Amino acid sequence: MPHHHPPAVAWEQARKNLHAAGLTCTAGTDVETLPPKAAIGRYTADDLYSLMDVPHYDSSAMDGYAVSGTPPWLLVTPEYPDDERVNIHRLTVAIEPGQATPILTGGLLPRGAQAIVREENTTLNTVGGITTVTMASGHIPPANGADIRRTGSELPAGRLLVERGTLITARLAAFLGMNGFDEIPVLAPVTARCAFTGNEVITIGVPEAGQVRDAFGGFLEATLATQGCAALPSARLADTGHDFTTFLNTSHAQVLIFTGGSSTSGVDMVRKTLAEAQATYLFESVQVRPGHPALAARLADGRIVLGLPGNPLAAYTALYSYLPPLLAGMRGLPLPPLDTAEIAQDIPALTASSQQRLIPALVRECRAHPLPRRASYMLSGLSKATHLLVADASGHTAGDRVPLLPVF
Ligand SMILES: Nc1nc2c(c(=O)[nH]1)N[C@H]1C(S)=C(S)[C@@H](COP(=O)(O)OP(=O)(O)OC[C@H]3O[C@@H](n4cnc5c(N)ncnc54)[C@H](O)[C@@H]3O)O[C@H]1N2
Ligand code: MOO
Repeated sequence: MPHHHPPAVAWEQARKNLHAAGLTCTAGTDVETLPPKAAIGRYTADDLYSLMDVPHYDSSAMDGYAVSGTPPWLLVTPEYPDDERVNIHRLTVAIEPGQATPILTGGLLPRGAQAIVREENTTLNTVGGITTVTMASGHIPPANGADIRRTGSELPAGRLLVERGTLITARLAAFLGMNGFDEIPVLAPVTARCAFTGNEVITIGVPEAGQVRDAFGGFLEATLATQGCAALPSARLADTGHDFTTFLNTSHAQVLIFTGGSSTSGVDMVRKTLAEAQATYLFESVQVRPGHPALAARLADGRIVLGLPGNPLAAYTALYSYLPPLLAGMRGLPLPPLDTAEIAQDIPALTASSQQRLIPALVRECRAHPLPRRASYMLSGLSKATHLLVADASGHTAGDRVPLLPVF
């Protein structure tokens, strides 16, 4: 079996190479316009500014009475319609010193109102058809402005709400919707197609000895969707050059991702096929554990190929390492910076290696706890991880600060 030792780049360099390659692709900057609910999961294509003051009118923060002057207050009420479905939030009557009028939370502040008094802090007295409102015993009258939500107190009109390139979560979409947005400019999803190799891989049932249940088909697509990609269903490939060539030739997605075939036995097939496709390597292997056999290449027509190792942990650590820089580049965004955290325990030095390590970790109370069961064929640790911590080959002592790579 021929042995290859493809040139290895540093992990951070591999990320930079993919980011730079992404910047040369323009497809990731295509813009669509979607209503807020449909925009969830997409990335904003523009900076978005508030269309109005937030809140956009003076209102009550509590159910009770809008009051003017000091108690007792004479109760004045608007003409309420005989229909419970009517919006009475905007039904007001102007008040003068010595008067109170009922108000609901969010109700338009009546002209002349100086404060809101909460319903539960009041007592009503009705004598001869005239109702007065006083403070209940033990409560003092409200200060001027009490429980009034002032126009613009959250944000003024024209304020930057969201920067271009922000992932639109349901809560962000709700915020934009509240601000009056009916249409949001979003980046078109980056199209992707995945394929997994491995004649020993089965996709249903409990695997027998010498078989392994697939860790990628369907799961990679779901993972890609969290990053604003539209992924076609995974293709299953036999470990043959023919299938790999077919995958490259029939996939029109902007990003092609395959798993397996990256070790010394499979790499010849991959290398030969990529050469036939006139691909240019962005990196051929990486100085990192796990995942050193990961590769990335650009095809002549601009599609990007990402080769993930077959070992499951190695494949996912490679995906988390290289997909975000590529997508950021394709969207014209900077390389995403990494957070850091103190590690909760010592990490011994690697013997005879200059490679960085990506270690599944649980970040709790601002400390990164390395998880056990993290060999490259294992998913136990990763399945519980919130991050990968990036450890130096020289090791660390507890309390050292290390970069954190998000998992998704
Ligand atoms: N002589 C050498 N052997 C290996 C080397 C090496 O440098 N020299 N590197 C090791 C490392 S590191 C990795 S990672 C793997 C990479 O192997 P491949 O990318 O070629 O993938 P396979 O050989 O097909 O599979 C490796 C491993 O992963 C399992 N696998 C594959 N596909 C799936 C799948 N869809 N779902 C679950 N598990 C899968 C497969 O059964 C193997 O156990 O090579 C090492 N060997
Ligand atoms: O990529 Mo391999 O162990 O480094 O799993």
